[in-house]
Amino acid sequence: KEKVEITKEQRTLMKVIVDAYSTHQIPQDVAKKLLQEQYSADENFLLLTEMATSQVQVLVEFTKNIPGFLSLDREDQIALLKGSAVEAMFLRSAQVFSRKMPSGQTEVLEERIRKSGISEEFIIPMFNFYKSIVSLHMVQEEQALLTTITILTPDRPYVKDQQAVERIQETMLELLRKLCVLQRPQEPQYFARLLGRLTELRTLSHYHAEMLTSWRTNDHKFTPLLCEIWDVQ
Ligand SMILES: Cc1ccccc1NC(=O)[C@H](C1CCCCC1)n1c(-c2ccc(Cl)cc2)nc2cc(F)c(F)cc21
Repeated sequence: KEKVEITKEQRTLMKVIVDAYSTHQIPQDVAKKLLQEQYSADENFLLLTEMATSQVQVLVEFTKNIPGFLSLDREDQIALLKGSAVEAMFLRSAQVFSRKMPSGQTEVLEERIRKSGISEEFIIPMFNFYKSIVSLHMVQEEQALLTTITILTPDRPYVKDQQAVERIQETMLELLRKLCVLQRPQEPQYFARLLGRLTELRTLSHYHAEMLTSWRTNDHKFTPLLCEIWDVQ
C-alpha cells in the first residue's frame, strides 16, 4: 500500500493556489442573479458577455499567483491564458452549477440556463459536462488545482517552451494526485476521473464560438477582450 503524504512545500503551494483561486473570483454571483429573475435572451447574452469578460480579467490575476507562471516566457504566458480562458470559463460555470443549493434551486437554475437563449444543440453536451462535474463532488482544493492544471497545458497554440510549462504542470499534477489519494482512499481511480473531465472540457470548448454566434439574440455584441479570447466577430 503506497504511503502518501503531502510535503511541507506542497502544503504551502496548495495554500497559495487555493487562496488565489478563492480571492480571484467574480464579485457578482451569476447564479443568484439567474435565480432571482427570468431574463430575456438579449439580457442573458449581455450578462454572459459581461461574466465572460470579467472572468478573463480574474483569470489573469489568478495566474499571477501560480508559482513559476511569471518566470515563463512572456509570450508563452499570453499563449497559455488565451488557450485556456474558454475552458476555465466553462470549468468555472460547472463549479458554479455544482454548488450546494437549497433543494429545487439547482433545477430552477438549470431551467433558466436551458431557456437563456443558447441554441438547443449545445444544451445536452453542456449539461452532460456540468453533471459529470457535479457527480465528482470536488472540494475547493481540487477545483483550484484542476483550473491551474488546465491553464498550464503545454500544447496550447503558439507556446514555444513547452517543457517549461510541463515542469510546472507536473508539480500541480503530482500534488493533485496525492490529494485525491488522501481525500478518497477507497476510490483509487478518482484522480484519473478528474483528469478525464479535462478531455470533456476541451471538447465542449470547441463549440464555444458557435454557442455564442448562435445565441437567440438580435445583436451579438462582444467586448474587445472577448473578441480576442473567444474567436468571435
Ligand atoms: C461566463 C461565466 C463566468 C464565470 C462564472 C459563470 C459564467 N457563466 C455564465 O454566466 C453563464 C450564464 C450567463 C447568462 C445566461 C445563462 C448562462 N453560464 C453558463 C454558460 C452557458 C453558455 C455559455 Cl456559451 C457559457 C456559459 N453556464 C452556467 C452554469 C451556471 F451554473 C451558471 F450559474 C451560469 C452559467
